[in-house]
Amino acid sequence: MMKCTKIDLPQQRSIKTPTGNKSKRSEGCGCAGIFSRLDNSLPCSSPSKMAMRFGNLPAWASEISDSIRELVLLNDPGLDPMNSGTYYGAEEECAFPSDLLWREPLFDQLIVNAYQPGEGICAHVDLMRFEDGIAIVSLESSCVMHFTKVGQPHCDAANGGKSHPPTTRIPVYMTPGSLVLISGEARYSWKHEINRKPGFQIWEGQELNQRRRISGLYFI
Ligand SMILES: O=C(O)CCC(=O)C(=O)O
Ligand SMILES: [Fe+2]
Repeated sequence: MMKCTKIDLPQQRSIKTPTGNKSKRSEGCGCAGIFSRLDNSLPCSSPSKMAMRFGNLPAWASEISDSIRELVLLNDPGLDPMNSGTYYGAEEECAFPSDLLWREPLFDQLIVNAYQPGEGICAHVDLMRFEDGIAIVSLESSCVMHFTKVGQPHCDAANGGKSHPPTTRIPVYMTPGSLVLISGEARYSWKHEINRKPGFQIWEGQELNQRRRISGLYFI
């Protein structure tokens, strides 16, 4: 079963992107960098601006990380907020790996992406150096993220969006202020993609109006 859960945040929060010098990505050092995504980690379309923070997150980001845990707890009757580490539901129903949910801090790695209209991100599986359990906070502009199973033929604009055999594409509508949690099969066996080229952002038959979009990706 593919486990991707969308939760609407109780109130919209604003995310301030950390500032920093251009820096190469390194882990566990509490360092930050802002640069254009020309790092070749993605072969095609990607946001023109991104900021990364590895190691201790700044206070504003830790606050959001704590809120993500609270939301997971509130939305999952199988989790007992008073009894950390105990899970009473069916494990596959938990929106987040329940063994990781009690980490302190829950997340310690953050990527903030800024997309201009028309910019998206090509189909990919997030790097294996990150643990299971990824949280995406979406701000400013709605968009549709599509999930396709790893190994399925890719469909793109070049062949009129068609592929043989037909590709199963699962759309997830990300509104400003929503939280999407990706774990388990959805994290490892499905690719995710946001195609914001004209004609591709359709939800309920309507093309979405595109503005700048900001996303905050929290990783363990
Ligand atoms: O912007 C998003 O919502 C997703 C970005 C993403 O998948 C990534 O940076 O790996
Ligand atoms: Fe990703």
